[in-house]
Amino acid sequence: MMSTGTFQVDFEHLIRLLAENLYSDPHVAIRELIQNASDSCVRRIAQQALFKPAIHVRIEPNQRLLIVEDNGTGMARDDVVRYLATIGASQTRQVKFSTADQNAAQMLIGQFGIGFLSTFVIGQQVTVDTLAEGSEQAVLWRSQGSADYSLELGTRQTIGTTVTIELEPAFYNLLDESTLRSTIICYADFIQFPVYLGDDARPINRMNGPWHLDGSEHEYIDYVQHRFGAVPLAVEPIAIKQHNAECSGVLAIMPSSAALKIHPRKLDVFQRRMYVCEDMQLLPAWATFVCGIIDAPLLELVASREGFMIERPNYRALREALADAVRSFLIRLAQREPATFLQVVKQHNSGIKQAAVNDNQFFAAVADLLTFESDLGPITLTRYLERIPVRGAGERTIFYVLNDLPPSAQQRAIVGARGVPVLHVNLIEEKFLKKYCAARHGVSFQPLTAGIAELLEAETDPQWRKLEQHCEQLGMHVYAMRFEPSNLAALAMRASDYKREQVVDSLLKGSGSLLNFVQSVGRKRSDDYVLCLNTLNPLIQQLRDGQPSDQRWATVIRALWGYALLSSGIELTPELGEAVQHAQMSLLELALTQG
Ligand SMILES: Nc1ncnc2c1ncn2[C@@H]1O[C@H](COP(=O)(O)OP(=O)(O)OP(=O)(O)O)[C@@H](O)[C@H]1O
Repeated sequence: MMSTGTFQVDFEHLIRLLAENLYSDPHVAIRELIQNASDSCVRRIAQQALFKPAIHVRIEPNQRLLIVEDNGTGMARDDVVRYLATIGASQTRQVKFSTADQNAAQMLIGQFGIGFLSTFVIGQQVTVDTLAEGSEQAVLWRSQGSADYSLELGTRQTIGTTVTIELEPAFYNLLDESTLRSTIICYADFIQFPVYLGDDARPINRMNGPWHLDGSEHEYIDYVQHRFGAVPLAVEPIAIKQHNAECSGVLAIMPSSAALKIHPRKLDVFQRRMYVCEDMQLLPAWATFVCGIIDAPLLELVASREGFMIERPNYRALREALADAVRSFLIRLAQREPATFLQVVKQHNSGIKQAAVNDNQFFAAVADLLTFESDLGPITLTRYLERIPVRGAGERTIFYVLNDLPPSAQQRAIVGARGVPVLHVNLIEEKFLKKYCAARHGVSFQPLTAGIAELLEAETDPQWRKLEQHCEQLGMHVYAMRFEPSNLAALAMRASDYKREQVVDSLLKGSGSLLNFVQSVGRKRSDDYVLCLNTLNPLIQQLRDGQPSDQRWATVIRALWGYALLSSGIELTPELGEAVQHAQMSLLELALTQG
C-alpha cells in the first residue's frame, strides 16, 4: 500500500543554518539592508520621478539596535507576507523582469529573495515597520528568526520602510560608528542614493565612481586613494563592452611601500554598484602589482552574493578582457609615460619583470626599456650589449651573478680587466635574461661563476704543457691560461661550475688535456677545482721551467694553489682548508729558511 508524506521542517534551525552558512561575513547583513532600501527607492522612482530618495542608517547603542530606514515604495501587508516573509520570493526580481523601464531594471540589485535572511545572522529580533503608497496604515512585522512571525499595526507615517535589528551580543561591534561607516562605504559607496549615517547632514557614500561621471584622471587617482588608502603611481580607466564581457572601472598600480595596508594586488568587484567581493582571479596571475576597482554587470553571482560563478563563460570572457586591459595599460605606461613607468619599475621591479616573462606582448614592449643592476649601476640590456666585446661571428655573452651568489674577487678582476660589466640579478631576472637571449641571435647569458672560462684563453705554446704535467705529478689539476689582469697570477675554479661543452669549445684549441680534466671531474665530487695559472704573469713565467723535484718550486706552486682557492671565495671543505693552510705554512717556512 502506497502512502505519501510531507517534509517536516525545523524552521528555526533551517533559518539559522541557511543564514549562518550562506554568509561567511556577518557584515553582509548591512549590505543586504542597504540593497533592499536602494531597490525600493528605484521602484518608487519608476513610479514617481520627482521623489527624493534617501537611506538612513542609525544605531541606538543603549538598546543595541541597528536601524536602516528608506523612503522607497514600502510594503503593503500582502507584500510583507508574499515577499519579505517568503524565503526565495523577490518582488525586486519580478519587477526587474517585467518592467518596461530599462533604466530601473538596470538599477535593481536583488534577485534571489533570500538576502533578508542575513539579518538573522546578526540579530536576535528583527522588526520591519513599513508603509506603502495607497495603504492607510503602516504594518509592523516582527520575527525572532523562528517559524512564527507577528504582524500588527505599524507606526510609520511616511511611505517607506524601517528595519530595526536587535543585535546579538557577538555583533555589538556594529554599534561602533567607525566600523559601521567603513562597512557601508566598503559595500555601498556607489549606491546612487544618499546614505546618511546617524545625524550626519552629508551622505557617507560617494554615490558615483569617476567612471559613472566620465571623470578626469585626477578624479580616478582621488577615488583610488579614497578606496585603497594611498595615492596610486598610475591609473587607467577601463570600459570593456564585449559580447559577454562588460565592466567599467579603473586599474591602478599602488606604491609598494611595506607600510601600505593593502596588498599591491587587489581587485574590488562591484555589481550594479554594490560591492560583491575581492576577486584576484579576474586579474592575470602575472600582473602581481596591479589593482583595480570594477563594476561587472554580466558576472553571475552565487546566492550569498559573496562571489561569482567562476566556471561560467562570462567569467572567463571578463578575465581575458581584463588581461588585455592590463597589458595595454602597462604598454601605454612604458611607451607614453616613461617617467611614471620608471617609478613603477623602481617600486615593482620583480613584478614588472615577472609580468614580462609571462606575457610575450608586454615582454616585447619593455624588454629594452627595463634596467638591471650592474657593476656600472642600472643599465638596460641594449646598453649592456653595446659595452661588451663581440666574439667570433658576432656573439656576445651577458654575464650575471645571482644575488645570493656574489662573484669572487678573482672573477671580478677578470671581467673588470675585460671591461665587461656584470649584471646582478634575482631568479626572475635570470628568467627574463633567458627569454631575452632566446629572442636575440648570437646573444647568450652566463652566470659569472660558470661563464668566466669564456674570458680565459688557452695557452698554445707547448712549453706550458710541461708545467701542467709537472703539476700533475704533484697531484694538482693545473692549466696554463692567458688572462687579464696580468697581476692575477692564479685562478681557482670549481670544476662543476663549467658547462662541459662550453669549456671544451672555448679551450679545446689550446689544451687537449683540459678536455680530459673536464671529463674526469664530471665524475668526481663537486669540490674538485681546477687551477689556472696566468701565463701573462711574471711570477708564473718564472715558474714555467721548474721541476717537481725542486722543493722550492713545489712549495710555491702549492702556495699559489692555496692562494687561488682562498681568493676564489669558495667555501672550503675541512680537508681542503687543511691542505691550503699547510701550503701557506710551507711557503712561510721556506721564506724564513731562505732568509
Ligand atoms: N526595504 C524594503 N522596502 C521594500 N521592500 C522590501 C524591503 N526589503 C525587502 N523587501 C521585499 O522583500 C523581498 C525579499 O527581500 P530579500 O532581501 O530577501 O531578497 P531580494 O533583495 O529580493 O533578493 P536577494 O536575495 O538577491 O538580495 C524583496 O524582493 C522586496 O520585495
